[in-house]
Amino acid sequence: MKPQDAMTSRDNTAIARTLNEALPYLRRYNDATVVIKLGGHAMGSDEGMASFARDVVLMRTVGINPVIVHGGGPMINDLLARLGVTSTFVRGKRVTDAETVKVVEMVLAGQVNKRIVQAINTAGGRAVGLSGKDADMIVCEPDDPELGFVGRPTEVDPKLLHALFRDEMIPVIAPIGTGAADETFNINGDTAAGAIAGALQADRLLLLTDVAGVKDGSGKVVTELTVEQVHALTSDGTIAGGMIPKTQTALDALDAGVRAAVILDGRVPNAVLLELFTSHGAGSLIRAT
Ligand SMILES: Nc1ncnc2c1ncn2[C@@H]1O[C@H](COP(=O)(O)OP(=O)(O)O)[C@@H](O)[C@H]1O
Ligand SMILES: CC(=O)N[C@@H](CCC(=O)OP(=O)(O)O)C(=O)O
Repeated sequence: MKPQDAMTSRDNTAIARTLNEALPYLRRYNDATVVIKLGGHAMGSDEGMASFARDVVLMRTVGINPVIVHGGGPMINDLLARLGVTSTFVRGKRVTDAETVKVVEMVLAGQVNKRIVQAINTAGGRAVGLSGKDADMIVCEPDDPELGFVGRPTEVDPKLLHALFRDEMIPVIAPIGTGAADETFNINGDTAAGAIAGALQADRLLLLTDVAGVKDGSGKVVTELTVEQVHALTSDGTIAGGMIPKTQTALDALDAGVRAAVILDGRVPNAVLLELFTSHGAGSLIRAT
C-alpha cells in the first residue's frame, strides 16, 4: 500500500486546513527579506540541519529572500580545546587574541559555513557561503579593548546580497569582519545578524536559540513583547545572561528599520515555517512601536 492510501480523510482535512491557513502569510511574505540567525546550539544533529535546510528552500521557493547568518561558538570551543587553548567570555563575547581569531575564522567561515551551505544545496536550494569579508560586506571597529579582536559592525554593504537575491541564491554568512587597519574581527553572531538585517531593512529578523522565547518573571514565554517590556524585564533582571545581547540586538535592529524581530527555539522541528506561516507563530515577537 502506498503511504497516501493509508491517510484518513481526517489527515487530508488537517493538511488542507494548514495550507489554507498559510495562504495569507505566503502572500504577505512574497518578496520579503527574512534574516535568520542560526546559533551553534540550535544546529544540532544532521537530521535537524537537513530539516532547517528544507524550510529555508521552501521559503526561497515561495518568493522570500532568506539570509542565514550563523554562529558556531560550541564548534570554536571544541577546536580551541583540542589545540589546548583556553577561551574566556566577557559579557557574552569571546576574548579574542591574534591566535584565537585565526581559529574562529577557520571554524566559522570553513567548517560551519560549508556544513550549512551543503545542507541547503542538498535540499534543492542554491546557497552561497560568505563571510563579512566578501565584497567588504562588514567593516568593524574594535568593540572593547578588553576583548581584543572582537568587532562591532560600523558599515554593512548589502549590495552583494541584493545581487544574490536577483538570482534566487541563498546567502549563508559567517560573522567575520574586517577593520580599517586590515585586521580580522570576530563578531558575535547575533550582532552580525542584526546589523545585516538593518542594512537590508529586513521584514523579519529571526534569532534561533535554545529556549522557547523570552520568559517573564514567572517563567512563561511572552509571545508578543513591546520595546518598553524588554527594557522593564532587563532592568529587573528577568532578562539575563545570553538573552541580554539577543534582546539588545532585536531592539537595535528595530531602530535600524527592521519591521519585527522574533526570538524562538531553533531545535523545534520546522520552527521557522511555524513562525512565518501560522497564525500562532512561535517564540517571542518584538515589534517596532
Ligand atoms: N528571560 C529569559 N528568557 C529566556 N531565556 C533567558 C532569559 N534570561 C536568560 N536567559 C538565558 O539565555 C539563554 C539564551 O542565550 P544563549 O545561550 O547565548 O543563546 P545562543 O547560544 O543560542 O546564542 C537561554 O538558554 C537562557 O538560559
Ligand atoms: C565575539 C564572539 O563571541 N563571537 C562568537 C562568534 C560565534 C557565535 O556567535 O556563536 P553562537 O551564536 O553559536 O553563540 C564566538 O567567538 O563564539
